[in-house]
Amino acid sequence: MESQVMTNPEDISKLYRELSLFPSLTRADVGPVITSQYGGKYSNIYTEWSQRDLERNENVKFCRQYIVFHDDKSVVYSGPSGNCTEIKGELLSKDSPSGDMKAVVRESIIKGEDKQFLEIWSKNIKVKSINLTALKKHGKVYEDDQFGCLVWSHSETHLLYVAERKRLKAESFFQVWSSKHTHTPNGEQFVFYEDWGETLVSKSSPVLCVLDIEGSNVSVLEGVPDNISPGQAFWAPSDTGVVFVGWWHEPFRLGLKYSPNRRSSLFYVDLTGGQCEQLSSGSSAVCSPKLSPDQCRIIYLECAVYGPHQQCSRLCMYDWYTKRTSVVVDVVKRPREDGFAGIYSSSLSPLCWSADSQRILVSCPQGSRKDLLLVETTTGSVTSLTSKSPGGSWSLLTIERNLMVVSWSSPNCPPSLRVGFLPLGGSREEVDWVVLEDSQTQPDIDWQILNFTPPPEQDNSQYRKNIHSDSWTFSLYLLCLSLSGGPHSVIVADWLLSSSVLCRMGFAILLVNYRGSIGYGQDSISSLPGNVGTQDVKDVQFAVESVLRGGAFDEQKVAVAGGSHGGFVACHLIGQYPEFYKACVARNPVINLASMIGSTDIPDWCMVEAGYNYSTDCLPDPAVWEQMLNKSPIKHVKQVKKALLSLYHCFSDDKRVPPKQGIEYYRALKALQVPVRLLWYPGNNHSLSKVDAESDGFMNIALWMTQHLSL
Ligand SMILES: CSCC[C@H](NC=O)C(=O)N[C@@H](CO)C(=O)O
Repeated sequence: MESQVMTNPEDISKLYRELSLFPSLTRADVGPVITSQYGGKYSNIYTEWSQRDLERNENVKFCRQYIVFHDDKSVVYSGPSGNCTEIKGELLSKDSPSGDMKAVVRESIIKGEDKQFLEIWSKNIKVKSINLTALKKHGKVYEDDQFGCLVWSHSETHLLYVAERKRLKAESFFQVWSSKHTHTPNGEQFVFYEDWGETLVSKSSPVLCVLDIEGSNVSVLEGVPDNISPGQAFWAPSDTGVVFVGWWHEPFRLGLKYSPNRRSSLFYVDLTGGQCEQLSSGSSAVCSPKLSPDQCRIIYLECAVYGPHQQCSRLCMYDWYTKRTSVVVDVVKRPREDGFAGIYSSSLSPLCWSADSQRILVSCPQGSRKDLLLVETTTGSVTSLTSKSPGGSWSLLTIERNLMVVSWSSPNCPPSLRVGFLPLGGSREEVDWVVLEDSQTQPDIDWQILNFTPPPEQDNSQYRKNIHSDSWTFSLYLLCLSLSGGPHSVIVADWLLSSSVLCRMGFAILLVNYRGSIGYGQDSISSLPGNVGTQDVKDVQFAVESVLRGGAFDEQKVAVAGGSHGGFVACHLIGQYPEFYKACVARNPVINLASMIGSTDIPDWCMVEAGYNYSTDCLPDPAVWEQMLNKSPIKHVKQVKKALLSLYHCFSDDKRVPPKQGIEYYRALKALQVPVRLLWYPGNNHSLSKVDAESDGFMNIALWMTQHLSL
């Protein structure tokens, strides 16, 4: 077979540049309803997008507004109102509930120093600009999705946000102070502060902060227990206090990213007395509480503490007035006959309630697609609003007065912006989606979802039925295998830059969700811990061999790529099937569970995936370490030399999979004289997602594949 794959670096970079232009949607807000002088009703829709800018080497954020005329049930007319505007320096922003004001937390460099301001805008005037840094009431404002928030009180007189607790300037043992100076005791200069791990490295002790807008006064809320770190806060009904999620941080903090399984609870702190009340059990992990429009109920997600890092969640509801909690949707072990496979999400969209405060919208993976699910809170019934729509992935950006704003994309179509009204309760009507911002289907990319059932000898007796690995493939010429990470995460059928460029280059790609991936029921997730390095590896090999049996691909030109746990599986594959793969790419791969447990921000992951329970007081045990080593790719590294295999690694300033993991494998391969190339992307975290790291990584991957598959 003659290769039809693009191999020239200039052509590849041109293609990458072309496809990297498509922006992704990050946020949407629906403004108040306005009645025009002719009686028509309309709302403005504010959207934020993110786009790679290869010249400036950054992800730029921009906004665009749209106008939607409607009759509260359907969209009558819609269109953009004005062009895009780049957003600079805004860490957080939020319109007031009436839409009359806007609050912005802005970062600005003044005389070489970072300063943070809280601005209040009204009409076309910036009415307040409060220098938070100069006030010194707290440290930096939290802008992350984990803890961060910026919330207007219902009365629109106060703002709530989360910031790092104030730390007094620490000095050396040898600093001499005047008696008036306030400072920490000398010698505190190098004291270690724990953080919350990957992507949250400067976050240690969050505090809840309130700005009284009229008096420009910032206060740090008292009453939060000392052993709790608060975040995801909002105003309680009638502004009597604040509701928040509190994470226990004793005896030490563990990484939170992709790990919603940390002990946490809902709390309420009263503003007048400073009394703090625990609203949920305290023996589970909770996140993403959202107050209903009638301010009577709080919906939130709950899962077990420890165990698999991402699991099927329970959707729970707390009634503010009866103080009773109910489980609206429970954990789903196996996908139901109607296709519902459970809720897999660690965050509900900022607004997710229907106008009647009876229904909730959740977008989450259901197998290999991301669907929009409608949950009736009184009955717990779940229906998919999108399962009958064309394949692809649906993400809810917001819903306000039943007007849903969503992003839709598929493997051959970049994200588009759509709006539609939620049908009234009890109605079986389909949603009539209106496209506000379209995107072009890309030529030469074809895709499909394939389902595989593992052969009987690879079945897992404890979780026997209905477990299968799904995958989707671009039907082209040469096979490049790409693996999901986690292991409890999933690849859904949405737009992915690297896959689309590889496809347009002429590769076929098989993206495999092995058993253990989320979106297929809790049993599938539970089947993997204790079996990593075998079940996941065999699932992938079974999927690829099944595809090769179709005869469309050259068996001598198969490469494998994966990141994190996907890198773990990729390195296992080249050790366990040394003749099969001709090239391998591993991004921040887990290489040795036993050597990683002491240095990752989520040591519990190593224990759980090796098949053990975790507790914070478990200490090293040689038998456990032996098992961890036995399940790791490093165990099979000697076989790698038998294959004409080339390897490529990337690594970085990563708290999750420390770079030393990659080095361990690199040294072993060097010793075995296996061709290996190691790339180092300083300043990046686990995802290697900075624009230069991502684009340089992609080019290296593409060229490595073409070179080592002899194309
Ligand atoms: C101790 S590292 C565990 C692997 C990691 N799991 C959770 O963070 C992983 O595979 N991450 C995936 C996303 O889930 C990735 O692509 O980085």
